[in-house]
Amino acid sequence: MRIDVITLFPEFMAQSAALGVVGRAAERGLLDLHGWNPRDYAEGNYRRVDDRPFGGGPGMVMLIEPLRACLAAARAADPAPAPVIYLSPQGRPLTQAKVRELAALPRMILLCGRYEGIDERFLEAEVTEEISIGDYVLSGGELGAAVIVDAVTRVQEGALGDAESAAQDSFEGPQGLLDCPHFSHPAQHEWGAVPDVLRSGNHAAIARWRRQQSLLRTWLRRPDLLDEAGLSKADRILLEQARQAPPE
Ligand SMILES: Nc1nonc1C(=O)NCC1CCCCC1
Repeated sequence: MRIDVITLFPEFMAQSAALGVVGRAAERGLLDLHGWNPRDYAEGNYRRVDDRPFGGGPGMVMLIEPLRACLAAARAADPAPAPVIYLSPQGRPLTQAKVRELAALPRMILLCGRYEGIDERFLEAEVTEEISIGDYVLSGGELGAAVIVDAVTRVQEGALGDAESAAQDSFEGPQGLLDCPHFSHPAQHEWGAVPDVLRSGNHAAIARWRRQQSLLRTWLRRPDLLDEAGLSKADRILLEQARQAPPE
């Protein structure tokens, strides 16, 4: 997948995508990431990309024309059509379902604002959709862009080995449940022992235990995600048994 990021700090995007799963995916050609700096397309001696807001008030607003020229250059760099996604607190909340939707695209262009924002006329003319990574305000859209690059890359076919499969992650799977607890060595520790079932070698029992833990954890921590109506009869029984079980 090709991802173009329009940002005043392309070096930030390059660094955030150079590590771990995303870095390896990029090395293997699963991610083709490009940064575009509007300042490179700004006119005049000072290469202005921002100016004071009409109507007064604090801060600066990013100007239309440098962004317009920068976006045109990014678009022209590859024939694949691409939605322009603006990262902002005013956007629709990012979900794993949206990540999956974006990951299926051949290409997307991520637009990162700074200062107080971008001239509304540019947003109206060029932005396909706005996405928020959470109800808080950051200094720019780059962290949101990095979140999308990471989340979309790790679900690309082949990005994770079987051992790391994204399919077992939180919010994956038909009901979008939270992930189950994970344990590794040592089996015995002053902070507790690994649940016996995980050492039993009984793969059916292990899968059942993990599903039950995902159901219980989702019910306890994120009941808003638990559409009980959407649960199978087997899942409802598993959850009920877990709810009734005495605390360990
Ligand atoms: N929350 C968010 N989700 O995605 N982005 C977010 C953000 O807080 N972005 C910073 C603002 C800063 C002013 C310009 C527009 C982006």
